[in-house]
Amino acid sequence: MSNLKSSRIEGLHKMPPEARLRAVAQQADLKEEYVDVLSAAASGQITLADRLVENAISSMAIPIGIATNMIVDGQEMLVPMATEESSVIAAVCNSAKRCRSTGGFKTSTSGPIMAAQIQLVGATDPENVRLKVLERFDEIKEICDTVDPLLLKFGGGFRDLDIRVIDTAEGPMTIVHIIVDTRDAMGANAVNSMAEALAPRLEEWTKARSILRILTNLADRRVVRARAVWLLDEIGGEQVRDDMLSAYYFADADPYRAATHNKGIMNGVSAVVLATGNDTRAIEAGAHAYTARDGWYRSMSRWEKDADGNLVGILEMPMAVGLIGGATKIHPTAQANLNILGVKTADALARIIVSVGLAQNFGAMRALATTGIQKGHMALHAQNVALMVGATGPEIDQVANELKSIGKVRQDIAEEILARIRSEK
Ligand SMILES: CC(C)(COP(=O)([O-])OP(=O)([O-])OC[C@H]1O[C@@H](n2cnc3c(N)ncnc32)[C@H](O)[C@@H]1OP(=O)([O-])[O-])[C@@H](O)C(=O)NCCC(=O)NCCSC(=O)C[C@@](C)(O)CC(=O)[O-]
Ligand SMILES: NC(=O)C1=CN([C@@H]2O[C@H](COP(=O)(O)OP(=O)(O)OC[C@H]3O[C@@H](n4cnc5c(N)ncnc54)[C@H](OP(=O)(O)O)[C@@H]3O)[C@@H](O)[C@H]2O)C=CC1
Repeated sequence: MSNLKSSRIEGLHKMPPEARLRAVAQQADLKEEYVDVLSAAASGQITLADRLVENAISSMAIPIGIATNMIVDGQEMLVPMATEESSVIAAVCNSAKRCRSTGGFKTSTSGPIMAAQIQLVGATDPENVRLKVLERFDEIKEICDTVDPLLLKFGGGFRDLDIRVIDTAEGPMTIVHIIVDTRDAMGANAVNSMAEALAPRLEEWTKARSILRILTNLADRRVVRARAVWLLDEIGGEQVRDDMLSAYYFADADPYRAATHNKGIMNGVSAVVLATGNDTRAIEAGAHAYTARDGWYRSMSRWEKDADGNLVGILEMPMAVGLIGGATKIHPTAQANLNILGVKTADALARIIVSVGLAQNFGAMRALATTGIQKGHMALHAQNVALMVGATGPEIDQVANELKSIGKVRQDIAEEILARIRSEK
């Protein structure tokens, strides 16, 4: 248990970040070396951190690596990925290289369409409420479009209504979905503002009471599909292909396996989402909810073999990312990464992200169906283990190489190797 006496630090949010760090250090009885670590990590980033989040005391650097070999819709791409996990980026490089001969990744999208929900309760006639709202379509469109004239100028705005009566433990509720084209924005703020502006009018028209007014992260009208074909030679032959297909059928049938299979896909997806300053939680929530839309949790991807026996991979998922709002525009690292990608629209970014997710899935499945994940993953993880046991400078490579050569990437063995290296000096 920590020695913290109280978690109440009065006025913490009003202090400048340096004073905040001091106050936290004092309250948490933090050693000076950790204060120095947090202080150094904040270097050059603290003003931005203080603008982005509340009670900021420091920043945390996540490595950015580049996925090479990607071709998306005929376009060569270098993709920045922000992740702390070794072998994730190598896997994408490897998988993308293996489908270059068939043209890489081909994509399609359903457009940048988001929805906000308005919950209407307390009516004895929820179906009647539904119809009353639908009759006001034109007025609703006007109210929503008035909220965000800039969005309208860029070709976005209100598009449609979808109204559902759902059964709940509290009885039926009428749920109004306003469907909005949010163009190059993720769109949370636009649709939330529209929902809040509309709710009082809905109450007036229906006599029901509105409670929640918020976007849904199950962005099932903003899906992106990516597909790619891997030739038998690039996979390692028929047996590997069939074992990869078997791995897919396993994931599609078993939620225990699907959770890990899909985590692998999200390794790639979340890394590009984070690198571009987008909201990883929004994408993750949407991806998992979409996967379970038929009532059970299954594989996010689909795999099959084509008439020539090649392996075909397909990934379809909601991809509500933007280039305008959130941290995308104000985080200089996100801006630099977007410049490496060279994308000009949120749509183009979304297509790349889903392609990376598919590449990631291929890499993990191929490794799992052949040598097992540990060989590639642990070889790259060996450096982390060397660092973990305190290796510095040239010791890091020495320890990592020895761990790889004996094929056991373990902390206890790394400690022994490091002790031996130091005793030999
Ligand atoms: C690790 C590899 C790529 C080795 O794979 P390999 O075939 O031994 O690699 P290689 O040395 O023959 O090199 C082939 C290509 O891979 C790339 N490559 C190779 N090494 C690097 C590197 N260091 N840095 C950057 N790129 C690298 C690179 O493109 C290279 O071509 P080149 O450019 O040299 O002409 C392979 O074993 C692999 O893809 N493994 C899967 C790794 C993985 O999925 N990691 C995620 C972490 S585990 C997890 O969280 C998810 C999981 C697995 O549980 C999901 C699931 O269960 O489904
Ligand atoms: N459940 C969730 O996922 C939630 C997420 N969030 C957060 O919301 C943030 C994203 O919000 P978002 O609404 O995208 O960002 P912003 O509101 O910051 O930016 C979007 C706005 O930018 C303006 N704009 C300028 N150029 C364009 C263009 N080409 N295309 C579209 N809009 C343009 C629009 O009008 P105007 O300037 O007039 O507004 C638009 O509404 C993320 O940080 C996310 O974490 C917030 C709440 C809930």
